[in-house]
Amino acid sequence: MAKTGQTSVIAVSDPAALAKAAADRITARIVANGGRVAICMSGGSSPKQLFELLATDTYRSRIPWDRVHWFIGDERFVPADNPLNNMRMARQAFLDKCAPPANVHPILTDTADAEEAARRYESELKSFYGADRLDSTRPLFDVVLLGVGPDGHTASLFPEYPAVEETQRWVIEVPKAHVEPFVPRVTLTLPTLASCREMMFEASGAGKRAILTRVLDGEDMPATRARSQGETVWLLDKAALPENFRA
Ligand SMILES: O=C(O)[C@H](O)[C@@H](O)[C@H](O)[C@H](O)COP(=O)(O)O
Repeated sequence: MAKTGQTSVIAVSDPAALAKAAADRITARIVANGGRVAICMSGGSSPKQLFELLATDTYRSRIPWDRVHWFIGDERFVPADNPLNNMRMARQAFLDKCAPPANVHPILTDTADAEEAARRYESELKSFYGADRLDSTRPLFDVVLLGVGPDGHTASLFPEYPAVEETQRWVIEVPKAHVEPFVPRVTLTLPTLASCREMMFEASGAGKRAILTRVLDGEDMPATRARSQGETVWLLDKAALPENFRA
């Protein structure tokens, strides 16, 4: 179990076990928080099995849906009904079945451009948080769920991109992604993602092993810089686990 402020790696057997481990940790965090809960979800394909699990009777009955608010760590600047839209996948997998609509906070992409979408989401986060500055003693999120891309990006923070260095803005636009899908993005910045009780990376499959080896060796890239002010946990399945973590 990770200690506060440290990173730990938890290895499980396969993607199904990974989804269960993530669902159990998220549910535990939600139940432990007796009040309003904020979960920031990752985009991409990795969390799909986890999201679908949250809609099953086991988790659906354990989660106090009226107290939980769902945010997204980054969004592709495409319409809400576009298959590339990250929040669309979460809505279809579980949010539309389980969460009160007012508790679902998408990055709105019906704005003039990605910069306007970023400004609006930053304003929504500040309003939800109740302040314009993040206080390290009062995290914005209970859980931040993240993935890792083949180049070491996380959310839409790509290596060498200015957005990685941003420390003042909570949400920022990325004019053009250099990995699929090549569309403008809107992403939370590292300080905003760090404002959480637990940051949980979820990665599975042999295709992730190479980049995970570099990240967990500490090579400087966005996925390495992303760190919770609380616990940071890497949830991996055996296929993704780097050699030097294998017993
Ligand atoms: O919008 C996105 O694409 C995600 O936020 C991105 O950071 C994703 O988490 C990684 O690229 C891993 O993607 P997979 O889970 O599909 O491997």
